[in-house]
Amino acid sequence: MDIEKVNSMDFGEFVDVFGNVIERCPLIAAAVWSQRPFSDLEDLKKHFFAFIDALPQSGQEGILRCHPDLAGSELRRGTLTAESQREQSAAGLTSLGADERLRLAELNAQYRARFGFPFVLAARFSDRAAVSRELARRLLCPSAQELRTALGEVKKIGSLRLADLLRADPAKP
Ligand SMILES: NC(=O)N[C@H]1NC(=O)NC1=O
Repeated sequence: MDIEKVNSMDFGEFVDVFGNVIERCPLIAAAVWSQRPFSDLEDLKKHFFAFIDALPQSGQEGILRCHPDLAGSELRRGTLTAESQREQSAAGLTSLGADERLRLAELNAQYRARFGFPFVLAARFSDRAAVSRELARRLLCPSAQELRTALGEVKKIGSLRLADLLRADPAKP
């Protein structure tokens, strides 16, 4: 899909296509639509990220809370979004042994108890060993730093999703 196609989308189509660039936050795509026309992928990305940066801390934490745990209950129940399912699968999180799954569940719970939001990491840049390692490392970081790190991961996830969409063939449903 090229940028002309993006710029020609009406509101409903734009939110349908870009509504999950930021996991389960279609409101962000709805707001970004008002900023069209976009000059290119970078410009589109800039608008998504500017919206996140302009939110108060409560809104930024809200975005993090919209993310499912890595290798968590949603993966087991099969209720992940298609994007998240692909990303978690790419990192090998869909084929963990029981021990590894339990260890990640414990670390995820500790992280959530400490920071009040789930651990977020761009799974496509990672693998199962690195996910546990990063989780254990970031558990020890100061809260303000961790919020910044987690939002950086949200942006990495969004960048990859946007790049996928713009690369995608517009003829495909
Ligand atoms: N918790 C978390 O990081 N979830 C996300 N990461 C990712 O790459 N896809 C997700 O859904």
